[in-house]
Amino acid sequence: MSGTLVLVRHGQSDWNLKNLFTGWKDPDLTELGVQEATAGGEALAATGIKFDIAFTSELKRAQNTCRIVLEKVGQPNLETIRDLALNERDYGDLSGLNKDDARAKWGEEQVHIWRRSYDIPPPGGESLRDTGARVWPYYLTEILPRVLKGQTVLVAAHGNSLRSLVMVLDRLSKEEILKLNLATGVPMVYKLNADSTVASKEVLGDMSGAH
Ligand SMILES: O=C(O)[C@@H](CO)OP(=O)(O)O
Repeated sequence: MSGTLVLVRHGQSDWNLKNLFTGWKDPDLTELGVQEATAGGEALAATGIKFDIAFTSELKRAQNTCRIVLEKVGQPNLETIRDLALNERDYGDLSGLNKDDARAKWGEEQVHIWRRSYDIPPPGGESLRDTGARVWPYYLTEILPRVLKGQTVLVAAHGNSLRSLVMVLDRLSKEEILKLNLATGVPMVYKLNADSTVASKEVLGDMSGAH
């Protein structure tokens, strides 16, 4: 066995609360989002985990989640690398639109396909596959080598940038990924084997309410 990889989706953002497509827009956490990040950090602290390095995106909802988690595990000054590669999927023309208004305009099924399918992008935006095309190389070159060296690595990012990683780690099919939603602020703790497959996965919280 090698190291440990912890993935956590940012807590609720202002635009999650307002039910708007967000993508690369940069709203901050709501009060509930701060509480969710705090709870995730506390759940990790209870395991006694200590990180060697943290990664986050260029967007403040993920950066602030990362900061809160690191404070809770007692490592507020840990080296943290920010990279666009971990940003949320770009929602293109849907960014800033209300999700219910979009359903009314284009239909429930079309909007679900844009939100959750593997390879059908929203107009002007990225599909999950497009998102993976930047997340996966970044994971392979920057994150995985550290885990394989035995390090414990935190990645605080976004619903869809993390779905693309979970798809590979959990070996999910295109059909299975359609159904996967990650809960905000709930850490997923992966132990990896030396061949980079998953030895174990533990979810520290409740994923059932994920939207
Ligand atoms: O708006 C977004 O950028 C994402 C994540 O909140 O939404 P969705 O759940 O549609 O992927």
